Amino acid sequence: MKGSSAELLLYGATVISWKAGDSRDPLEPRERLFLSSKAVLDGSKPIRGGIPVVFPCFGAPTHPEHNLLGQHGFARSETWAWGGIVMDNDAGVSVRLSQGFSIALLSRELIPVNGSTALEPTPKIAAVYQKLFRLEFVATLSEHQLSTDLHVKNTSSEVLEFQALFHNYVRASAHEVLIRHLQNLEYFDKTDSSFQGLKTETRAEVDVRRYTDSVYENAPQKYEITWPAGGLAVKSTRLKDVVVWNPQADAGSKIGDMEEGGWEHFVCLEPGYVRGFVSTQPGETWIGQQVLETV
Ligand SMILES: O=P(O)(O)OC[C@H]1O[C@H](O)[C@H](O)[C@@H](O)[C@@H]1O
Repeated sequence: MKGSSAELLLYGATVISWKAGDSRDPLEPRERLFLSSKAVLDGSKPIRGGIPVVFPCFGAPTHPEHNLLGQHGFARSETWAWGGIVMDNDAGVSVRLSQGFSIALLSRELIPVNGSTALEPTPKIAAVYQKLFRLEFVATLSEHQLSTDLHVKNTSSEVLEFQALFHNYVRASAHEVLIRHLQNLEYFDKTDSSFQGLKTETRAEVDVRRYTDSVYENAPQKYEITWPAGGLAVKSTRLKDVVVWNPQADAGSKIGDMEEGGWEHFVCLEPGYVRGFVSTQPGETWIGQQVLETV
């Protein structure tokens, strides 16, 4: 894999590092994700950086079944179970995590990405969320790509409704970054509390030089992030929406685990299904995928 690597925590199934080369410098793997130097890695709170997994609600809960949940749900703050290596060959290496049981003491377990992980209701989850489900998270690393897949199986006898999102923190120069393929989309502007409707994106290239928190609906699931020193392509499957977030100093300085000036070093372009809910029938498995690729 010419030196590409990734690190995945069982806590939250959170990828915290992805190093890969690109077309300018194929033999020089570089870190592609931002991780705050103040991120708390002892399992007491979600990780500030990398790729936290958002499930079953995005932001504050809006579904009656999610009323007792915190912002972005519980998947990012539970310990997942190691599920083994799915694939390991010249093309890439793939691992699975699942959530199966509750562990009170969480440590910074670093796992070389060559295996997989899952999550099922635990007493702690059941106290705030009565639905039955099984989650699996599969990370796949190849030379220039990192894919993350969330499998949601409805293990109950009733309909299961949820939201899901990959909250990536792409390492990039926030003052220079431009995002393509959002033009003409409708979006909900979370920074503008005076306007509750949808706005229409007029820009061919979206920047994040100002505090940005935009939820684009029914997006093309293929985006490009570019800045003078690099670029990344982001693709998704079954994640029809995409969130662009950079808090800048306005909101970033109020985030306890954000390093000073950290907002200058990332942009979040988060594929998700977050406007409305995915609806699954008993026994059905839904799979949402994000693919990040260096260019
Ligand atoms: O601070 P967190 O709970 O990790 O959320 C961080 C951010 O996540 C998403 O990008 C939301 O759109 C933002 O509104 C939120 O501030």
